[in-house]
Amino acid sequence: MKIGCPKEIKPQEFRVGMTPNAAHEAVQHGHEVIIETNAGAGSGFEDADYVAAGARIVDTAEEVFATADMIVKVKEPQAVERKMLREGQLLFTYLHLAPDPDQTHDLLASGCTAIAYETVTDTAGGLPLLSPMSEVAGRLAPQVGAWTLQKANGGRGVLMGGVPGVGPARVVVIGGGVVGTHAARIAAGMGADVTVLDRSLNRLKYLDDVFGGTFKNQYSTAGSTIELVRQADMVIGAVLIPGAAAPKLITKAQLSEMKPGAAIVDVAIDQGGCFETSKATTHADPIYNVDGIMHYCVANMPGAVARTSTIALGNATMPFLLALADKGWKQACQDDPHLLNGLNVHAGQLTYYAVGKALGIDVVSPSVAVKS
Ligand SMILES: NC(=O)C1=CN([C@@H]2O[C@H](COP(=O)(O)OP(=O)(O)OC[C@H]3O[C@@H](n4cnc5c(N)ncnc54)[C@H](O)[C@@H]3O)[C@@H](O)[C@H]2O)C=CC1
Ligand SMILES: CC(=O)C(=O)O
Ligand SMILES: [Mg+2]
Repeated sequence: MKIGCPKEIKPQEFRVGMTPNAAHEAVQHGHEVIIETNAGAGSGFEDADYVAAGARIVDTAEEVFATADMIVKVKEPQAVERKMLREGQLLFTYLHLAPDPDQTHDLLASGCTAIAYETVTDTAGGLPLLSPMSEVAGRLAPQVGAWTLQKANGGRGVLMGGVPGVGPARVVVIGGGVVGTHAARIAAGMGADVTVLDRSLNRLKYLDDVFGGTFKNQYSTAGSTIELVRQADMVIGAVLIPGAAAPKLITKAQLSEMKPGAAIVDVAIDQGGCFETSKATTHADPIYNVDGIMHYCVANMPGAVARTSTIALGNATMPFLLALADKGWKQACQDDPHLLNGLNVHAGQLTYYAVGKALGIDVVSPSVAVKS
């Protein structure tokens, strides 16, 4: 199979879909790997590293898209990339379709087959291609939130750990999954007073067993959430209903109940965000103010630490990428129901129910699409 990897073009996105190690493995499996020049530069991988791995470097994204049977990326295809997708071509990347009707309609119109990293599952009930980036974004969240809290950035001017005689920042994390747990660990490590909210009692039991002495946890209801948010210096949004648009848990009216200059870090922004006032921002201009509350809503946070993120993502995607290339997507998905759960679009049809529900589009069962 011809596997193509273009340079990412989303603003300030420095990750790349394939590492030289992944390229090497694919070449060893008998595949041809085509990389756009400088695609890996932002993650510290030079063209020469890919050439040494057996890949071919081409000058433009157009050449990658025109040549490859499978496109491997990091971020959802941007409008100009969507125009280059064609019928029968396989796209393997993050998509986040539920909050993005334009992208969804373009992918359906292209006739391509699109497998979304964020909805591939595993036997433990996890999301193995989302979790490495959730680990990164979770660990980054208190770091960017602490910066947002600084007075010069519009924040309350509260130090995470406080100092002797002055108490620490109060941090509330909504959603205690991968992002939430990593965020809470780092915020607690910085000395903050941290509480995690979740709706899953099993998850709360796990958090209590493992991190009981490090941070607190509480069952998430509308009442418990606003009560904690009122007291918070920083609120981190980390909920997920897989594939679906994020539930809005704090309304615009409720911002007035928060402390002036408090910071919101809405990591769930890539699924639309869990605060009514959240809108996606970029690393170039990451924060904005609504009613005195500072919002940080970067949808590709891991791009800020591209080297760590590219390697972590590549470790997770490689076995799936090799299965898709070795067997073709239909056989690979028939052999692995967890990979089939990644199928979002095939030949003009939507194949993921939560996306169909969010966007009001009819859905064809992935198990039917894979046999069509
Ligand atoms: N902005 C960025 O750069 C990145 C964003 N993300 C996003 O972060 C979000 C969280 O991802 P993960 O932690 O991997 O998901 P996860 O599935 O591990 O955790 C989500 C948690 O939210 C909980 N939850 C659901 N509804 C809730 C509610 N109403 N109240 C409280 N808890 C609730 C679930 O029980 C679960 O424990 C996703 O939207 C993901 O796409 C992930 C990586 C990077
Ligand atoms: C998960 C995701 O969308 C990201 O890492 O950018
Ligand atoms: Mg994202």
